[in-house]
Amino acid sequence: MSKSFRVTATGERRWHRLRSLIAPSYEWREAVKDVSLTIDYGEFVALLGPNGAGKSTTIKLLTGILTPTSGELLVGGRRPTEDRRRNAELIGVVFGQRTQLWWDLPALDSLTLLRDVFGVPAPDFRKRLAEFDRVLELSSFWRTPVRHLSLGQRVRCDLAAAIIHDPRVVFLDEPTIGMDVVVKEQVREFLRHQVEKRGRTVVLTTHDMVEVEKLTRRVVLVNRGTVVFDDTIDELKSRHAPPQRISVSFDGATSRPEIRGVSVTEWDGHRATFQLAPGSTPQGVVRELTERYEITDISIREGDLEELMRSAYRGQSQTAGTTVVQ
Ligand SMILES: Nc1ncnc2c1ncn2[C@@H]1O[C@H](COP(=O)(O)OP(=O)(O)OP(=O)(O)O)[C@@H](O)[C@H]1O
Repeated sequence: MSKSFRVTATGERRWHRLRSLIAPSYEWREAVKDVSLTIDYGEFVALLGPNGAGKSTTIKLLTGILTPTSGELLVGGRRPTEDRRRNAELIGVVFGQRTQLWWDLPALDSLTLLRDVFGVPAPDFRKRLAEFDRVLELSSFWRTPVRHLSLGQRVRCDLAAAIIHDPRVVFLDEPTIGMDVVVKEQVREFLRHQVEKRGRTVVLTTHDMVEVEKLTRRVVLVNRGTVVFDDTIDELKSRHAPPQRISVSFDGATSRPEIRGVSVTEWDGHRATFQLAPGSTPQGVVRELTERYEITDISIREGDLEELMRSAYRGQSQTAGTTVVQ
């Protein structure tokens, strides 16, 4: 599927910007380009990418908020824009940056209204509320009007509201934004339970790499609207593992050290950082360093996940087709 937005072309020069006020001209911005995915029930998928990559647009397409410019998508076998009522029963959605709760009402009232909208039986509603409260600790603030809640409290209520009708598929666009580490862990535990124990499908966008590593096996990377990677996190690591670095402190001042086949990325006369070539191991370099120099300290640093993602975002695109959540 693809999605383009018509935007006003303002141009670089002041004259162009002034002219666009009187006689606006338009151009098309491709937010999602030929994205093709199949997601099975029971999967936990992380949709990742840098700012403006097209993640939120993809979620909006999957939830039926937007219609594709071309191509097709099916969620549970149906086009989400066609049968809105059944689609709403099938899916739950959280946009961390924007609440879907009634702003002036306590969150509990929103939950009760949603219970009536979806016709959730009273015993089920009570059971779910108790479960949400146990994991997300909502009862201390769910009688407060939503506009007075902190961001983290509000997103927890949004999460409860999104799944109060027990949907099979849950789309979460940055759901843990604004949460402290303790609450984040509670939310992760809750989501893990929904997928592993209850067979729910979760598609999550986040910029939190720890979250990705803790929660999901499958990662889909988008960049400039195109899927550049779709596989497990382990595969991502093996394909895009950033180079290891070795930091060494020398005993006293020494000339710039040189080790065959290894580049020096930092050097201040006493301390050096060496970057290993991709795929090479540090043992040989450490042996050579210790044989040739007087060393007081040595440490080996793996490239972190953020670095890994940067490397992966530079990957290549894949094919077009139909996006399906079945
Ligand atoms: N309604 C819109 N009108 C015009 N352009 C839009 C609209 N919505 C999104 N875009 C553009 O589409 C591109 C993708 O935006 P999108 O919000 O999907 O990115 P994202 O990956 O979710 O980014 P972020 O991580 O910053 O939330 C961006 O260039 C954005 O400016």
